[in-house]
Amino acid sequence: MAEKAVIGVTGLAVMGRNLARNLARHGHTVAVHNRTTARTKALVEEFGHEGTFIPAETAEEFVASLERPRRLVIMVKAGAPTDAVIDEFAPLLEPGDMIVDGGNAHFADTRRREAALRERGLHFVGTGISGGEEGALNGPSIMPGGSEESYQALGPLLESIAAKVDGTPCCTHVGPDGAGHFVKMVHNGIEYADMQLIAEAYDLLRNGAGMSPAEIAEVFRTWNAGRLESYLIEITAEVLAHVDARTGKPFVDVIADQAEQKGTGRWTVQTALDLGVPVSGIAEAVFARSVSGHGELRRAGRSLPGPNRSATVKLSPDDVEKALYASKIIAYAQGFNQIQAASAEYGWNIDLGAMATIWRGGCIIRARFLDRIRKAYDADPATPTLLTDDHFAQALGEAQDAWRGMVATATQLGVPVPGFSSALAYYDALRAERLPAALTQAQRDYFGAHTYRRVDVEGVFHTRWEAGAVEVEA
Ligand SMILES: NC(=O)C1=CN([C@@H]2O[C@H](COP(=O)(O)OP(=O)(O)OC[C@H]3O[C@@H](n4cnc5c(N)ncnc54)[C@H](OP(=O)(O)O)[C@@H]3O)[C@@H](O)[C@H]2O)C=CC1
Ligand SMILES: O=C(CO)[C@H](O)[C@H](O)COP(=O)(O)O
Repeated sequence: MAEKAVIGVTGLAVMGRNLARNLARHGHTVAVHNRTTARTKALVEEFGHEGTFIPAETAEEFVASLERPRRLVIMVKAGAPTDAVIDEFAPLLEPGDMIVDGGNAHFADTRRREAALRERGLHFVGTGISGGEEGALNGPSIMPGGSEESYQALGPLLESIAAKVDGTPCCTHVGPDGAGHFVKMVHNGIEYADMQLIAEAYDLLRNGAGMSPAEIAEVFRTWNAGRLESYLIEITAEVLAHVDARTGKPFVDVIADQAEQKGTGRWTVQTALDLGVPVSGIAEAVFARSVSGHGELRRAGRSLPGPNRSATVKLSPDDVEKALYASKIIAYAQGFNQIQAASAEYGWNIDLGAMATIWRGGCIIRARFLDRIRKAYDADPATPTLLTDDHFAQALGEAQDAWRGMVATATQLGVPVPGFSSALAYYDALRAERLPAALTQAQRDYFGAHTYRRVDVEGVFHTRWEAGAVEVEA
């Protein structure tokens, strides 16, 4: 009898191809398939020596080459292409078989697909995979949702190819139905916030302190040896040190300053709005990309007057580091709160400490810092905010003078720091004994009889402003 594959991958662009190679390199026999068969052939021709691949030209051949229960991984474009692939394969599968969607699907689509396929006896496992092309090959962070039962059959395979930190795989069962894709979405939202904060730190050093990209690269290298150690800081140092071969200019200066986005950051913010969770850091990052991309708007605004400022100011990289670290704590705390809220809303029972654990390696936001987050959730799994954890509260307290100074300096210089300043505003809002929301409530009651609660008496009240401001119980 012909050898069967333990798992199959359909969709062999950068992610699927490298995931299939990673599986094969770990000794798993992998069936491979792609809509355009040239990609399948190229994979086997180029990398066939890395392990055992079973190439398939048709969906029927692909399904027939898988051992039962079948494990079929889809790595295609999110949205309609994913539905098209599911529609093509699901009729060929049998009860107990598993479809793993490793693309960046919207979690609501995953919930819909999971429910529909469950009715047909199939497991649909929406799985976040992070790490890009390199991670897919050498060890990504993997965030599978779906049923417990499917994780029993898939977990060991996925854990074998995931990144490992201190011997622990960066893969765990996140929770049922769309939980895996939700967590991946928030991972990407945090990725946006982290990148924006790094960009602001760079901007302050460049346009505030007047440092060159090469000098800033050195600053980032130093930071990467400390508490900010992370993949994003590491690659920033490399990018800033790079010189464009064509022009001899710093590479960062020859790139158009218009940041693009595929949508996961925007989804994170849209979902947070629906859940009522303030993720201001992620929102500012999405809007900052949006502003950068509005060429016409920016051209129109370029003639607006700026502050009277000297060309540069004395600005300490240590203080920028403090502002960056403090703002980063806020962004991550907000993202974890969003996962916490969704877990409660959808009954996912997500272990937040486990999410920090599987993000320590393999993914784009991998960082030393995540170990601290894991410890914070180990100490208090239900904490309403990471900010009050001893380590983070102390770090924020120690950073705050520099952080406030940095936001003030940036404002005076006219350097936009929406990430730093919104993070500080969030911090101050949480600290505040009283918020001006009381006034907002009074206004709402005035113009729309929307009612309010009082600080001293139970109940809901309305003031009849038109009748001599007499208060009545609503
Ligand atoms: N690139 C990255 O760094 C990351 C990507 N992801 C996600 O992983 C998934 C795969 O990403 P990536 O490898 O970059 O590939 P792409 O997102 O560029 O998708 C290309 C693949 O999708 C297939 N495809 C597109 N439309 C259809 C269709 N209608 N029917 C069948 N197959 C179709 C293509 O087949 P064909 O060759 O025939 O055109 C090809 O295999 C995406 O969902 C992406 O968001 C997740 C993490 C990181
Ligand atoms: O999923 C990823 C990492 O985990 C991708 O890198 C991410 O999709 C990039 O997003 P964008 O193109 O919107 O910046």
